[in-house]
Amino acid sequence: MTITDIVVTPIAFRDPPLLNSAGVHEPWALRTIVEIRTDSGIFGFGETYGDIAHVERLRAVAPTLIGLDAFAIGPMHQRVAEALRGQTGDDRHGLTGKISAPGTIDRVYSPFEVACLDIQGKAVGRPVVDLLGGAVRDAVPYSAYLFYKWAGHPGDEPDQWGEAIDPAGVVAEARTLINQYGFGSIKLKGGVFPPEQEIEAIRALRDAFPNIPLRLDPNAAWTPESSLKVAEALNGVLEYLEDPAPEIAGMAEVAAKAPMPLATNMCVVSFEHIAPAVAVNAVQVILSDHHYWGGLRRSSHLASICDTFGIGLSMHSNSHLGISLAAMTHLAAATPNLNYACDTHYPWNAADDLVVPGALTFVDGSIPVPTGPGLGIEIDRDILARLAENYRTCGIVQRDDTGYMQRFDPTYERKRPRW
Ligand SMILES: O=C([O-])C(=O)C[C@H](O)[C@@H](O)C(=O)[O-]
Ligand SMILES: [Mg+2]
Repeated sequence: MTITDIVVTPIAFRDPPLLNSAGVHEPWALRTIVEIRTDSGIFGFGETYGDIAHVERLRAVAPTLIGLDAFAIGPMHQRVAEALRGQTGDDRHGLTGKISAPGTIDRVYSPFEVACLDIQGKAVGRPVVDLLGGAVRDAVPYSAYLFYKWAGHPGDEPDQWGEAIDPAGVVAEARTLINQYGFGSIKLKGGVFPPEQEIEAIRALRDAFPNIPLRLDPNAAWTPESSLKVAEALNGVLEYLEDPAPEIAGMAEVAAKAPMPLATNMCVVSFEHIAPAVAVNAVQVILSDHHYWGGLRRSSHLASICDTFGIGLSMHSNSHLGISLAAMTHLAAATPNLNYACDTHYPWNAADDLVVPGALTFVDGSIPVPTGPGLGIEIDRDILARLAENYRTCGIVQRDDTGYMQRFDPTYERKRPRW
């Protein structure tokens, strides 16, 4: 099962004007598809970020993995570390926290690991979930991931989702997503409007959906003082409050008094952040994400650590397509202590997916775990070629939510905290 060839293909697909604390999503989201081929004829796929610096790292590392056995993912992690020699990536869009040298290795390694697990599963005729210890659930629940958004990209016709810039718009968006996908929990991306307005939006969601768990995530847009005001105002309403304030110290200050658990995908994003966060009880829920926690197996290690320290586990998402969704689903299905519905951006980008329809279908807000060998999905190579052509022509090589916002509002500044 020797690796003979690795193809790294950056792609671009359409993305609506979704608002967050750093600005607004550009018309194109970037990802990279990694395909690993072996001498046995079996091939596998992984999906990861598409920003140019990351693509360059993937391209630099890929040749060093040729000749490895597709089952040798431990040595593969070492080879990635050697090839990167202490390089550190950066979080240009500012929504996933500080990236360290070990975190950079995990990010680069992740799609290669997923592709190898896809290959291993195909080789032994078992789904990836079985390689991770077997399914503890047959289907993985996802949450409706709400964003404030503009009606359409400036200059374009309104998109199918319409405008959501107030509580009524947010509730309407939730209804659209829930009617279409059957989601049983809701996350609102906040940090866009003053906290009082976002509290009103959450209250409107609570009135409209009395029994559905709710979360709010302002991506560290608030001071600890503002965070505590919101936390008090939403006492009994939120299942968790995600990244209200910046850094481990800010989160610990809020966590000491907040009535609900605090979750993060910003201040604990790599293994070396866990001990300092545990020492000050900064977070009660960690959002795992195999794209930056070093693939599926290392995300299982994260789950064990969370279990040991009594920390809850949920799952984070960026804009992504079906290879990621399949990997997320296998991982979550094999993770007993992942007790929250996972985040996914998938509905916002599903129209451009390169996975052949069928294997990843939402049923009552959950994805039944694919049962075919490996990731259990098939890639439409014509769509992959079209998305690769989009990347070549779209003019974006680096996500920049702030710069895009400033084209329409030159006074816009990225501030953290803002309120
Ligand atoms: O939970 C989160 O913080 C995210 O999903 C970060 C993402 O980058 C999201 O805010 C986005 O894409 O606007
Ligand atoms: Mg978050």
